[in-house]
Amino acid sequence: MFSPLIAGIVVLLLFFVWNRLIYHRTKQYAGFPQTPPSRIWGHLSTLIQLMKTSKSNSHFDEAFKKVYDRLGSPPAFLLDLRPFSSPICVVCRHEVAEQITTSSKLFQYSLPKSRLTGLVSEITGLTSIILAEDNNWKALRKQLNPGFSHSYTVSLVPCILDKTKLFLANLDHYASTGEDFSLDHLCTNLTFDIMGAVTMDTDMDAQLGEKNQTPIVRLFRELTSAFNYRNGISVLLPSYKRCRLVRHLDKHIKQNIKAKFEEQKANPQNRSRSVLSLSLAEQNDLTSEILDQTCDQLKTFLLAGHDTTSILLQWTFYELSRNIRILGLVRLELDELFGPESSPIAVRDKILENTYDFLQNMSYTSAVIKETLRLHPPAATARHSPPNTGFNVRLPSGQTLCLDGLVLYNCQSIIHQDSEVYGDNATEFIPERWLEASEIPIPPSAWRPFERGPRRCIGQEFTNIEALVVIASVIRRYSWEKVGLGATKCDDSGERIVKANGQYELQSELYNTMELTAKPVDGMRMRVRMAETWA
Ligand code: HEM
Repeated sequence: MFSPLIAGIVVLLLFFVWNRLIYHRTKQYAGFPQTPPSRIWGHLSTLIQLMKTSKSNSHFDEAFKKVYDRLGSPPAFLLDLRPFSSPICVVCRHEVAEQITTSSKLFQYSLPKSRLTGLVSEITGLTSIILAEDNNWKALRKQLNPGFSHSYTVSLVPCILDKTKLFLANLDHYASTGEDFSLDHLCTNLTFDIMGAVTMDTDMDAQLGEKNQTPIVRLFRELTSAFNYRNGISVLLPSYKRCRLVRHLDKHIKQNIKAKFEEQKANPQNRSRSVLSLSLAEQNDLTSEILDQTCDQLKTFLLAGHDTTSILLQWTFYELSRNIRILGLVRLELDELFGPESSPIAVRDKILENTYDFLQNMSYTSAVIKETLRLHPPAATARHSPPNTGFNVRLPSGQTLCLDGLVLYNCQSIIHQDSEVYGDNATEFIPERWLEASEIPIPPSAWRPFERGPRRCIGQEFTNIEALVVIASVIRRYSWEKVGLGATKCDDSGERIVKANGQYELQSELYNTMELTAKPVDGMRMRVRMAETWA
């Protein structure tokens, strides 16, 4: 007796679900540029197909670029990946990206972070500044800003130089053996040591070999590699292994916090402006809440500050290894600033003699860093426009798009290579485009590796100074040669082939893979020799 009724209800339900599906797939975001969606899978199958035609284990930006090309370079496009993620709007023009990250009437501190950013929370904890919103975020940023002021950042140069000594010692070792090595490994350990000193006033001993490193270094390394996309979809799922690693990490970091708290209580006048010191500055008691929050901030800064800068250094050394003309100009600039004497001690003394002048005068090297970050941005932002808020952006054509309910991904690797901004040579490595005499003015919002607006990276200036100091100390001392992926091609006589643009011809293209950041897929395998000109 009930079966016709139940059958009727089931049919009605199916009809309802089908109608919703049709609405979601074909009508809700019909105004967005997109590839034709499947009614069942949305754009998931298209994306999977494109990823299959991409290099194995490559960063998902590569598949996004293919959709962008297929759609004829739109300012933004839709990827409907429901039910696996909220639908994503991939932003491809700087004018649109800028509207997402600036303050607006609806969102005082720019659009909120997307839940995808929440993946990081497994490591950083939920009270991290990266995830905080509104007044919570504002209070944290205000508390920590003094640690990133210009004068304080410059005062950290001796510390950066100090950590660079071990980096040089490790490179000297490889230069003497001729072995190839992972530059990722060396750079990551260097930047970890620097971040340990800057955020926690602690020596992490990251460059002393695995046996001597503090457990914090090892735990971070294991954690970040657990997020590699070669682990497949499991990256998106909660993981017992990652929880266990985070518990251990918290234990070690909290020990440091407790020790620092006691030290500051005993000697309040000896406070530094490290993230740890600033976080404890106003505290009379170390409650478990303060301990947890401080631990979250420290994990955030260690994470945000070491991998990104390491990637920047790796790509810079790589670009210089394959651009002989540009390497020559960097060396010339350094010769002019420091004289031909390029021993580490001489460079160090010169930098310390007049740090301000040195930083200001490295304009060509600064352009190299800028160009490296343009072509190889290590990190990005994902924001979210909550449903029914009426958040609209204006496209360059004048048309408006309502972004409600979407995850917004500012795709830097597309934005940074827009030929309308960067010209026909947008994909080439040309630092000169950043120099004053450059002909084509580049709008500031078209370069956004640190993102822009109130939530832009707090460590931008620190990164720049860190990279300048390391490059100045290191680049003239060695000749660099990429090994394996991205190695240069030689002619029959064994000479490297130079192309018309001054770059060495390559055997294959080096590309990025995806962990929490975009990093060179092969760990940037390199070989170095002592440079002939080294005095
Ligand atoms: C090449 C180096 C770096 C790159 C490319 C980079 C990039 C970024 C990006 C894209 C964001 C997200 C901004 C947004 O969501 O709008 C960010 C945020 C952040 N970065 Fe960096 N970063 C770098 C180095 C650093 C360093 C050295 C530190 C610390 C010393 C740091 C600390 C942070 C923090 C704390 C945030 C969150 C800021 C907030 O929400 O107020 N970053 N960074």
